[in-house]
Amino acid sequence: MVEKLIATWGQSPLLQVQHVTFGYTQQQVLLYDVSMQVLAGEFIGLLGPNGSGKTTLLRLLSGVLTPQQGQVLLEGRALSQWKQRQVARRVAVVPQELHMPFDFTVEHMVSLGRTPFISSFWGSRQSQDQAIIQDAMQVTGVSSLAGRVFNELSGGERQRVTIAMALAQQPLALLLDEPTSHLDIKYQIETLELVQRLNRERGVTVLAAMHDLNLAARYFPRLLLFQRGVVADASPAEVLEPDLLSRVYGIQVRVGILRGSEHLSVLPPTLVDVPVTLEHEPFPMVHVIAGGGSGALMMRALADAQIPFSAGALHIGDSDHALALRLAREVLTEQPYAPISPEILQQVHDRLQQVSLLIVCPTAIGPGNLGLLQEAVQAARRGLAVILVTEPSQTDCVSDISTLPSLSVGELAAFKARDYTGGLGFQCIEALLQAGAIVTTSVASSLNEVKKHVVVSH
Ligand SMILES: Nc1ncnc2c1ncn2[C@@H]1O[C@H](COP(=O)(O)OP(=O)(O)OP(=O)(O)O)[C@@H](O)[C@H]1O
Repeated sequence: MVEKLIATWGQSPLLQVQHVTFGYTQQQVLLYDVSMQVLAGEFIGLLGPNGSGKTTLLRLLSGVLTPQQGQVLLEGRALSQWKQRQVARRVAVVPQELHMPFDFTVEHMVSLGRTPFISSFWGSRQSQDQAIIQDAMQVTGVSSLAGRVFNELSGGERQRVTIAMALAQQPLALLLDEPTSHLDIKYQIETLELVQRLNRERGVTVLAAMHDLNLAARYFPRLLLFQRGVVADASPAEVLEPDLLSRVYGIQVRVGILRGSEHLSVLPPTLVDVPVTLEHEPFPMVHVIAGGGSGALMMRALADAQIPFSAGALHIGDSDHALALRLAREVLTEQPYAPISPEILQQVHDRLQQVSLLIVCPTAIGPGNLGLLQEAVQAARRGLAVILVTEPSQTDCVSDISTLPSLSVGELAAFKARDYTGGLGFQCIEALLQAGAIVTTSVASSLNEVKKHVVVSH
């Protein structure tokens, strides 16, 4: 890993996704503020549950889709500034499945990969093109199928022809969308070995969406775990972490190295060696309300102190949501931009009845998350202990400090500055204080308060 970092040090990215927001409709945001990058020569596995946006990310990277906000850069230049043909000469996509409306032969199919290089629709192929087509068929092992009809091939054969077609584009990067789905184990391995060879021997950069976590662990030194945003981006050992997988995929798994193997394996739990399941673990006694990065330090401090906690509701795409998926025992999740729905508020309500402490981090309060504070007020009035974490400000232009004599002018100003609800949010803060909430101004003092309420087990 260190060698890899040194090797890629200072290398400019081949592909960059910068703060990209995208939805198939204006009303429904699918990806929110996503950033990631791919260096030339990398071999990356893209993981994520069904519907997590993997294909959408690949389509954005290849320019088939355009971000609503943010940008995708190819070799440092926005995709919007490249001609489609120029992009196709650098980035080739291998789709999940390719259905051809005509009975094209394999050779014809592979030759279609040269289209971006032919100067006009009527342009003829040069002998150089023919050599590239033959080479693409040879390296993917489909030369013997050259005269066969593509639609009549087996799934594995079709997959290799599709890769040959992409290779005929002579791309710098191959974006593969689940290249092993629908294939038996032999073809799965053959396909990944082929793609690995192309990466190692020809320097083709590879980003492949994968469902099989074991194959991903075996082949890819870098894994991107995606759930409508990047949840984790690291080596298999760091990404294939049981708690993280259970939060993202909603499954319990065991991860370890099988005897005689050199890579991690992800297995379902067995009856004999049942890992500690969430049901058996102590229920988190602390709940965190955060958002916009306001909970990052607090959640890390709780995790470091091994205090289990739940968090939310947090929006997909919010950095606190991504962090909570890693650190919290349970995360109540809301769609990007959407106001917290009544169903999710009910879950927050239920959670606050079960915990013994609520931590409210200094998040901005808007109409969308006001309901969370209202739930907090109800819970505080029922007797739940609440810690209000604040960042004191230097401003002291607050006229009504007298209603809350225990707070400093700076603390009051900080609460008011975060209220975008015309005062309703601040009323909740007042109600929380009147119900006995404690105000803390540092993570250390918050943690001390937390330890008074929960038993810390090590
Ligand atoms: N053309 C489209 N129009 C509207 N919604 C779409 C379109 N394509 C995908 N979606 C929706 O966007 C979401 C993400 O889809 P996407 O195909 O990117 O996910 P994925 O991670 O590749 O899923 P899978 O692993 O099942 O292939 C899904 O809810 C899907 O229904």
